Amino acid sequence: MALAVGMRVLTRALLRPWARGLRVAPGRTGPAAGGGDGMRCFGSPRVLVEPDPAAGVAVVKMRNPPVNSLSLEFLTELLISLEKLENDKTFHGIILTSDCPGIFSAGLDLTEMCGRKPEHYVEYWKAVQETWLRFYLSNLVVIAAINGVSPAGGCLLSLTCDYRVLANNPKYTIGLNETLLGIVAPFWFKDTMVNTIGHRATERALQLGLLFPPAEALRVGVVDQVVPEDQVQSTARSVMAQWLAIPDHARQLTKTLMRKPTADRLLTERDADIQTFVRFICRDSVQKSLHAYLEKLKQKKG
Ligand SMILES: CC/C=C\C/C=C\C/C=C\C/C=C/C(=O)SCCNC(=O)CCNC(=O)[C@H](O)C(C)(C)COP(=O)(O)OP(=O)(O)OC[C@H]1O[C@@H](n2cnc3c(N)ncnc32)[C@H](O)[C@@H]1OP(=O)(O)O
Repeated sequence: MALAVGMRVLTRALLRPWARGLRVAPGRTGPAAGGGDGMRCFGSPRVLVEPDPAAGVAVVKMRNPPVNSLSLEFLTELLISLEKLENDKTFHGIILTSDCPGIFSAGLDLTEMCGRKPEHYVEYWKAVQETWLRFYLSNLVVIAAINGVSPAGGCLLSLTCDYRVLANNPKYTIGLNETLLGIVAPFWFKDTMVNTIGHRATERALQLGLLFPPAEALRVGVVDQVVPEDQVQSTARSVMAQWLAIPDHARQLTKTLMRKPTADRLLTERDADIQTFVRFICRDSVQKSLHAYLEKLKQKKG
């Protein structure tokens, strides 16, 4: 039932004008294309997929410049790529990384949550929910190669992965910093963090809106490994090999066992969660905070 609802959201998204023609954008043969067996890079304008069929792995590169903010279009393209890889028996694992230098993802797109109509907020929030559910419950091994800063929704996306490798650069902070924007991390953001670093550490991190630099992120457990920047991709590949050596069915069932209770909470409260989000985001005080935050980002330049 829940899956059917998810499929409807995805199907509706695919029917949108900007989503048409996104299914395959054939490109050059990928550098990771498994010794020239002819499998090409594919993807969409904002998501580049580099397949390595020999290894059963695809590198999914987010490229929504300037900051990989998770706009509605971008989320839809990510979902389409994920679905395509999940439906292709060649692939058992994905490495999720960024094509935008120094930025993994700036999180949810603030312009999707500012000055729009309630119907837009509903549509946007459904896509955010769907992305979390799909990545969190994916049967594939998903490893995040975090090669840039990763606040809020960017951090959440990495937390849906099975393993996180972070580049050792003090600028590459990671965390759920929503309170700094005057907003609140929804319960399923919070649950995902609790499942990763525990209750007390989450309580502190979320209330203070902490963005952890690499050493701190490793210490608290937000990431699993910190490596020199030029070793992020190779480390993600080695870790992937280790995970893929485990019998797939046993690993998948264990993942489901661990994650389903958390996902079920959102699945049963999905509509209520949308209403809560829309009510919250429509508040004058919240809109003011978000506008002020966006303005601050813009003024930073000048
Ligand atoms: C009771 C509770 C019930 C319900 C819950 C309700 C609400 C909660 C809902 C949602 C949770 C929210 C989750 C989020 O993810 S919110 C987004 C959080 N993200 C951030 O705080 C990051 C903001 N960005 C930055 O800090 C920097 O941009 C960054 C460090 C990523 C990069 O810095 P850099 O100097 O390289 O670039 P900038 O010049 O700052 O930015 C370039 C350009 O991009 C625009 N920008 C940046 N981030 C975003 C974004 N998240 N969304 C949209 N646009 C963004 C920025 O304004 C610049 O634009 P322009 O000036 O036009 O070039």
